[in-house]
Amino acid sequence: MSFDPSTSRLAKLTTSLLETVSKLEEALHAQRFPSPSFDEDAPALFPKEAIGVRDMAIDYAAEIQDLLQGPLDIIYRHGSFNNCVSLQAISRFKIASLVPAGGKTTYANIAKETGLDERAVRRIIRHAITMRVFREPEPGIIAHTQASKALTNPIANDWVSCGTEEMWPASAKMVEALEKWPGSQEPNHTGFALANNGESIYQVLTGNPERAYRFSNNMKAYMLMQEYNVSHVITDYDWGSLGHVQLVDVGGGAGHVTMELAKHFPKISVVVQDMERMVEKEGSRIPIELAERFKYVVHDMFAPQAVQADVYYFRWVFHNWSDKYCSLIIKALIPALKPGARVILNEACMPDPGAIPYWREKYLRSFDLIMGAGFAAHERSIDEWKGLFAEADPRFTFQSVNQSEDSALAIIEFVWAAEK
Ligand SMILES: C[S@@+](CC[C@H](N)C(=O)[O-])C[C@H]1O[C@@H](n2cnc3c(N)ncnc32)[C@H](O)[C@@H]1O
Repeated sequence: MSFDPSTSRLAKLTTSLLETVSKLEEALHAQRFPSPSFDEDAPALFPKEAIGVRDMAIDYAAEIQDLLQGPLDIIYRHGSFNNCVSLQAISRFKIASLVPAGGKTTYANIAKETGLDERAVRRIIRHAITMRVFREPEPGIIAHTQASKALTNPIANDWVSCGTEEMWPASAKMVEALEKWPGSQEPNHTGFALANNGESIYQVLTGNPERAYRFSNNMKAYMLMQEYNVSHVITDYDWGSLGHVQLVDVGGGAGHVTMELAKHFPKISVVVQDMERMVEKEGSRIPIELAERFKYVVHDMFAPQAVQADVYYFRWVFHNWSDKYCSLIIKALIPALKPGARVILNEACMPDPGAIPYWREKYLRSFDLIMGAGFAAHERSIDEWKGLFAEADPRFTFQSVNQSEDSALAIIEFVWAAEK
């Protein structure tokens, strides 16, 4: 049988990949952006103009790789449980910071600094190198790649640490939790609780300031990624059209997102509400130019809302609560709501299977599993968001949903109607 390129998926993908990569390079060149590399100084974010073709190139290349591997190879590669071993060691011992920027070190030096056995250091880093974290330009010499250099930022290192020290053990117990407590909506019925002597993540973080601080850095680290960058919050909603407004950032954590919003929109005043430990830490870090318009207040979002505002903004707050608790958080707003008040969520909207680039869908579905393992919660589709608010109170009217191509989170708006 002779080879017929018109019936070969591999040949079609390769042709599409070639065409797409040349469009990508043109788009990058037009933006004076370098061709992608692993170089430690390579830019981390892509220009928006190149996102669509980049998504296509990623999906074509990934499908080619999957097609060329056998079924168990695919499962082994995507299973990736080993990846957490090397990443855990790298983040726990802050190994990225032991390699000088633009310079080199040795396995022996890293062993000396960390107190680990040199052979252990070598096997850990050589595994990480297969994920493009560090490189070995000559035997025994370690230098940075773009990814290892990123981990010299303590916030990014805490993000890896939170993933490998908190979420990985929780994920390893998720199936056990699903068997033990089928359908439970309780945060202490989770893989996380099974890995933490029965305590929910909320109990653990409340009782352990160091872990709470790391978790808060983990949330900040997402801002370093294109898909979660604060620029989407600024551009994906017409904040300017609101005029002078009071905005409450409920469960705002470090307030890092609405602080950017306040910087861009001088008519927006912000109150960040969170638990005491967060507010104590962040309250003193308000830049002087925002002193009049930005403050942190302790507030339990399950208690009746105390601030009458124009906008209640929730970023990544509901996705880690089950429907039962989300409903309580929504109902707690009602005593403060005036007609026309807006509730604006910044959350993922789960797509129909196959509706978005494959690699983006994989990110979202991974997040959904993390929400299950850590919190007995889940990511929601737009219909589920609408259903959640309608069930909490029919006076919430769905208004709009917006999401830019390179954002993982949508901006979903509900408006409070006095009567219905
Ligand atoms: C997933 S984080 C999101 C933080 C921030 N909005 C962001 O996008 O980075 C959830 C936040 O909810 C806060 N939180 C949890 N329970 C709370 C409660 N009962 N009252 C107020 N805030 C709470 C946590 O401290 C944390 O800052």
